[in-house]
Amino acid sequence: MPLPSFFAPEPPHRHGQPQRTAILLCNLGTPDAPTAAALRRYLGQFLSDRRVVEIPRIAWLPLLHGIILRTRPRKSAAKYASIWTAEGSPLLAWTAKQAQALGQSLQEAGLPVLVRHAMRYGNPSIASQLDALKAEGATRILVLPLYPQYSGTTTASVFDAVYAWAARTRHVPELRFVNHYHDDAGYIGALAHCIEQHWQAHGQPERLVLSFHGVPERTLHLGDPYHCEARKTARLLAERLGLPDGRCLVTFQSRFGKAKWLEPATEPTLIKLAQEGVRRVDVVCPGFTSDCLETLEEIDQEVREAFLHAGGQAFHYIPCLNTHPAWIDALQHIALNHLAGWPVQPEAPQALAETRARALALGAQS
Ligand SMILES: C=CC1=C(C)c2cc3[nH]c(cc4nc(cc5[nH]c(cc1n2)c(C)c5CCC(=O)O)C(CCC(=O)O)=C4C)c(C)c3C=C
Ligand SMILES: [Fe+2]
Ligand SMILES: [Fe+2]
Repeated sequence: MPLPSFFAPEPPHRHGQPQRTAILLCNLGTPDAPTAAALRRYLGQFLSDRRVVEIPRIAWLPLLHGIILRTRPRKSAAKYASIWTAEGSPLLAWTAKQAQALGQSLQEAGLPVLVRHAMRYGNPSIASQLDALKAEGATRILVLPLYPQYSGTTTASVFDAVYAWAARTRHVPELRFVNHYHDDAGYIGALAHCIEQHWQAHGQPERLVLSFHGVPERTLHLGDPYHCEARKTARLLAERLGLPDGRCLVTFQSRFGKAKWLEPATEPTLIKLAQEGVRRVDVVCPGFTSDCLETLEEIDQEVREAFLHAGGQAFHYIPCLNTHPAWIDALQHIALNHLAGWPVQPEAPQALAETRARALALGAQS
């Protein structure tokens, strides 16, 4: 009698086939539709992740299932409906376009690397995209989370999903992981480029606010590097833009629950600025590489309204990196640096030097 297998069956073996390198761009995830039912599924998966909510299960699960999943889905669905597009959720649409643009840019550099995107919660799932990459012959996979700053709540959770997939896979490809790129020159240059392009058209504001997604303050004391990395990104960006102290502020948005989160919080800070007589602010969200609910609804709708209501005169939201060419170049450079030693093509070192030069030149132009 054959022994039962704990592992999924493999397609006919490919021994002797050439090595194939792939990149999996991973983002947080989004509901399948802006409806309460889709939100319940998405939030149920998201908020059950121990990386995201670190409260003991015995206290958290009754609260999650008894209250939060009965009330929040309807409210969040209305917010998602206000930003939904013909292409669906902006987060998913931008992430898919980033993967497409990166794949094309690598092709043009003579590097035939497979590039796909996946979502930590919802679809397309990390497991389904890893299966798809394997089916396409990928033998080496670079996992690249679209979070520039490392956090246990986001980056490590993506890694958990990859490990869980590997734990039930027989023939595991070689895997590599990008932890962070909060201080990468190409990333900082691409952000500076977007901001300066905005200023060329609209002039400079009295204050530039850099709003990052928040996390519970406790995670900082437990050793999560997110807060430090966000502050370093902000320092490098302000230096790169030549902004003097006081012109550029760091805030944290999207507070969830009753615990203390990182401060200062975005909305109260903007209200205070308006009350102090600041007339124009520009807000940019460097921790989000794609526009999404948190930027388009929370910042560009809610926070805008709060600032103007408190007496502010002009509120400019500067969009995320999305598919800006300087960002795709920076992303390619980050990926190629991590692919070193996985020779995709003999000309890889040359392509690496070229993308580095292009990313730095694009950043320096502005
Ligand atoms: C419950 C705690 C949460 C933590 C901790 C958290 C960290 C965190 N999140 C992002 C990026 C995104 N979050 C998004 C939405 C979102 N975030 C939370 C909660 C926590 N996030 C919730 C409940 C939601 C869903 C929306 C809602 O009901 O309010 C998104 C947008 C997704 C979209 O579909 O557009 C992103 C992106 C980071 C970077 C982060 C820690 C650093
Ligand atoms: Fe979040
Ligand atoms: Fe939010």
